[in-house]
Amino acid sequence: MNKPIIMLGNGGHASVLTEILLSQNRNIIGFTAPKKEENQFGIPYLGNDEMILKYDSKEVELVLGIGTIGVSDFRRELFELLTNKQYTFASVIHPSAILAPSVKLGQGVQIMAGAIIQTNTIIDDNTIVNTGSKIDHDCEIGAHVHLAPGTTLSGGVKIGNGTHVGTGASIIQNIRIGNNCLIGAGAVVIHDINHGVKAVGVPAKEVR
Ligand SMILES: CC(=O)SCCNC(=O)CCNC(=O)[C@H](O)C(C)(C)COP(=O)(O)OP(=O)(O)OC[C@H]1O[C@@H](n2cnc3c(N)ncnc32)[C@H](O)[C@@H]1OP(=O)(O)O
Repeated sequence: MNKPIIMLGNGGHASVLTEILLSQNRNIIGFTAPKKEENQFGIPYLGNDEMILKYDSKEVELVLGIGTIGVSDFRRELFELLTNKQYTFASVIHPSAILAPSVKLGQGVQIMAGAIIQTNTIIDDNTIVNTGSKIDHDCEIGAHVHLAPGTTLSGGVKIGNGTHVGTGASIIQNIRIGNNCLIGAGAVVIHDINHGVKAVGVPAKEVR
């Protein structure tokens, strides 16, 4: 039996997730935001994130509807704060996404329309696989990662926690990218990238 959902956030990322959940007949009881706003789907405003604590953690599931455009601690901090209080984040998977049966997903993973995830890939908690991204076989994607729309990961790629891979970036086979890296939109990564590095271009090179 699916539990009712509280959506955290009310921006574009939350809207995409809301449409997926509504198409799956999930009950979204409300959304949180710093101040009262209208919601295009008529979902009620509950209050700020602290309002979540008024709900029994066993009775609801959460969906983290706040997107990122680069490296940000915010999604990780909110996820950890609430999972430490025993709340559970629902994974959201668009029906058009294709996942090999052997794929393993952590908690609260979000997989958008048209994504393809191949055999033996592992994706850790709270990671976003955005629209049309392709992850080939045997990849290991850490927690709190954002693969922005249209990214391509070849086989055996490893990506550390908190890393952002920008729109349309491509990564060749067996590359390792560290934690909290920022890979620019359209980059082509052909060498390993150390923790905390920003890299852009074709081929991707470190920039300050
Ligand atoms: C559904 C959604 O919308 S999800 C959101 C998806 N969005 C993304 O993935 C965004 C990814 N972000 C980017 O690619 C950004 O351009 C970044 C993070 C790499 C750089 O941003 P900033 O640090 O603000 O750099 P800024 O824009 O000031 O540019 C600095 C220099 O880098 C260059 N540069 C910036 N981005 C790139 C890029 N992707 N590839 C090549 N060069 C780049 C700029 O041309 C500029 O060069 P210059 O100094 O010679 O003029």
